[in-house]
Amino acid sequence: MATENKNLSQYDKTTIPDAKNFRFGIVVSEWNETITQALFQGAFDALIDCGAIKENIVRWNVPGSFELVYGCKKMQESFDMLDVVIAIGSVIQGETKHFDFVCEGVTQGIKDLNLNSDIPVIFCVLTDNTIQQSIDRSGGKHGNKGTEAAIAAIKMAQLRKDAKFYK
Ligand SMILES: Nc1c(NC[C@H](O)[C@H](O)[C@H](O)CO)[nH]c(=O)[nH]c1=O
Ligand SMILES: CC(=O)[C@@H](O)COP(=O)(O)O
Repeated sequence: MATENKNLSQYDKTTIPDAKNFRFGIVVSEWNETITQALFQGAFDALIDCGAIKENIVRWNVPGSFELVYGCKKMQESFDMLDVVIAIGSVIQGETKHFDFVCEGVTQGIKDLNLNSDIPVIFCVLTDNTIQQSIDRSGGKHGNKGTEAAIAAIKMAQLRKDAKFYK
């Protein structure tokens, strides 16, 4: 289902674990800062709405989406008690192929972080053709991908907790 057929901000709290005991790291790219700040706010508000305690949410900024990989890796390494990390970025197509390489690099990098660490990293990186598409997905007509990422983060933190129970 394409984003245009769903609202990224809609969630049913009855299907989401209580977030009060989870600790969240959020790494935010400064490129397209208006978009990434809106994504962060959507994520933060959803975490709080689902029971997270604001003191259990730590935020770091990085220059651009390509640096999200290193920032998330250091976030994983720096905090023993984190349950999940959210990577927030906005990549918008320019004149050249740089878009392709940034998107591929951050996608593969975050995938690798999930494979190589016990702390999951949620992919909240918009990869848009136009600024309007980014606006539409960071609180506009399609909702907020940050909200969607927060819900995914809570569910993955719960899955990680449940998995430890079976070890
Ligand atoms: N064009 C965008 C970038 N480019 C910058 C890279 O992410 C990186 O910071 C630079 O290549 C130095 O390593 N980043 C975005 O997040 N969004 C863009 O649209
Ligand atoms: C995603 C990018 O790096 C891109 O926005 C940079 O723009 P350009 O391809 O025109 O250099």
